[in-house]
Amino acid sequence: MSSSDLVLQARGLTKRYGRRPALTDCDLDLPRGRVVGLVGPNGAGKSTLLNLACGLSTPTAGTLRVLGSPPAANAAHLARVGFVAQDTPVYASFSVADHLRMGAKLNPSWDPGLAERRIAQVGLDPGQRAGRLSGGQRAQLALTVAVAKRPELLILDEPAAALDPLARDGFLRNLTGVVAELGATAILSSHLLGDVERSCDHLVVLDGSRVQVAGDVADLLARHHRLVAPRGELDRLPAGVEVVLRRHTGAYEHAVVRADRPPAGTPWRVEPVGLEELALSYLTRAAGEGNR
Ligand SMILES: Nc1ncnc2c1ncn2[C@@H]1O[C@H](COP(=O)(O)OP(=O)(O)OP(=O)(O)O)[C@@H](O)[C@H]1O
Repeated sequence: MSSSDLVLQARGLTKRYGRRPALTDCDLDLPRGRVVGLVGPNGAGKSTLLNLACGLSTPTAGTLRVLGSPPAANAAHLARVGFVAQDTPVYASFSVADHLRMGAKLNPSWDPGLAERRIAQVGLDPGQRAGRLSGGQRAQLALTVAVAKRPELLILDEPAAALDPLARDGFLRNLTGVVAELGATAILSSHLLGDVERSCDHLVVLDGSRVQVAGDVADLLARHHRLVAPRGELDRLPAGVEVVLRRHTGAYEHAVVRADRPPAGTPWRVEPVGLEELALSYLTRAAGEGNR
C-alpha cells in the first residue's frame, strides 16, 4: 500500500513519560476510508497514540505521519483532522448554538448545513446550555463540532464511554453514517469490544504499550481460526500456523491460531473466530506474557 493510501503511518513510534513507557516501538499503517477501532486495557497507550496523532504531544523516538505530514504540521493540516478528546469536552456556559457559531469562526472549512442538520437529527435544542446536556447529548454535540469542519480524519478517544447501551448504539450508528457521508476515516478508542465489532472495519489491539495485532477486520477474521482437539494433539502444528492462545477444557484443548488458510487434512475441528474472541486472545496472551 502506498503512503498516500494511509491516514496514519508509524515507524518505531515510542513515547515515554520519564522512564515509564506509554508506547514502545510501534509500527502501524492505517488505511484511508476505514473506521478504525483502537482497543486495549487501561494504560495500554491508546490516548497516548491519539494525542501524538493530533500533535498534542511529541514522540520520544520513531516517526509518525498523519495524512502524509507530521501531526499538526500547520493550520491547513490541523483543519483536515477532527478530534474529540476523552470525556467529550464542551463549554458548559455556552449554548449548543454558541458551539456552532464558535466552530464556524474557528474553522475555514465549516459546513453550517451539516452542523444544523446533525443537531436537529440527534434532537439537541440549539438554545440549551452545554452544561445542562446529558452525557450522550454532550457526546453528540462534541461529535457535531468535530465533523462539521469536514475533516478527512476524525480521531475520537472513547467517545461513547459514558453512554448507556442504547445511546451508545445510536451514537456509533450515527458516527459510521457521518464518516461514510464525509468519505472520511475515523480512529476511535474503546474498551468495549462489542462496540468495535459493531462499528469498525479495521482493528488495532494495543497492550503493554505495544501493538499486538492490527489489520482490516475481514482480513483478520479470514486469517484466524479456532482449533479444537483432544488434549496434547495440538503440540505439533503444521508450519505456518502460529498459536495466539491455547486453553485446556477437560479432555480437549482449544487454540486460536493465525494461519493464512484454515489448517486442512487434520483430525482437528476447525472453527471460525469472531472479532471479540480474536482481540481477547491477543489481550490475554499479552497479559500472560507479563509485558504490561
Ligand atoms: N501525562 C502523563 N504523564 C505520565 N504518565 C502518563 C501520562 N499520560 C499517560 N501516562 C502513562 O502512559 C501509559 C499509557 O497511558 P494512556 O493514557 O495512553 O493509556 P490508555 O490506553 O488511553 O488508558 P485508558 O484506557 O485508561 O484511558 C500509562 O501507564 C499512563 O500511566
